[in-house]
Amino acid sequence: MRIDVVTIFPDFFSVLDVSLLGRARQSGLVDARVHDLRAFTHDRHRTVDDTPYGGGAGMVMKPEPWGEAFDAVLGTDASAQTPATVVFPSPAGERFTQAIAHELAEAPHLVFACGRYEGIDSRVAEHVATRATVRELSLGDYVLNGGEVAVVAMLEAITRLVPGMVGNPESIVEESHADGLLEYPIYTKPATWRGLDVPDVLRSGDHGKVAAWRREQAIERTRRVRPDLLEG
Ligand SMILES: CN1CCCC[C@@H]1Cn1ccc2ccc(-c3n[nH]c(N)c3C#N)cc21
Repeated sequence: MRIDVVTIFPDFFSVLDVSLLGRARQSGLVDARVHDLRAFTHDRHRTVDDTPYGGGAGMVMKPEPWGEAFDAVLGTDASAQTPATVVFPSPAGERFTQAIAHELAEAPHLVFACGRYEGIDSRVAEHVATRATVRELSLGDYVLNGGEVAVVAMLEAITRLVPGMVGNPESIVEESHADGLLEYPIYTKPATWRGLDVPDVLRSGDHGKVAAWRREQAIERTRRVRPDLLEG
């Protein structure tokens, strides 16, 4: 899987060199590249923003640098069988979910466009949609100062689903949201800790009872914390 990230804060993504994603990069499972948007400017001040047409507070990211950045990262896709998927993080986007993470984990080429200021000139996504699949995605219902934090979270959620990324693939099957439910409670030794005991069923050795208890706990936790996940 090839991943390109375009941002005015490339250092934000030094995280790509540690933990799971770092190992994936080193193993060659993921070819992740970070691009500084200012590398696609040509003025002395390396300008990436300007005032909004129609007035209003703040600044808007200029289309020209983004156009050149996409020319660079999508250029080689012209002959690709599957067009790249370009993700624009945005508070106005479709909510990013585990299901979308699975979808994007199948994409051969992902590009993440990290906006800042008030956002990116709207013509950029319109133009990119003529040469790639565009997804405008939101990390959650709160406002961040830019797309970088969202992309780091999305990258972790997506790349951990790439075959070979996680040591024990079984652990992905049972985790929260994998089956539409929240995760059941988990325990390890000691059996009693500060007067609190591990549920007896988990120490019974009866795998059928353990599986039934875990399902029941997952449903109860989901009903209590995220009843919306049980609708429809
Ligand atoms: C604050 N400022 C004026 C109001 C509009 C947003 C803007 C800041 N900003 C610029 C680019 C950009 C991209 C994503 C997000 C974002 N916020 N919340 C999410 N769940 C996000 C995602 N994913 C925020 C961004």
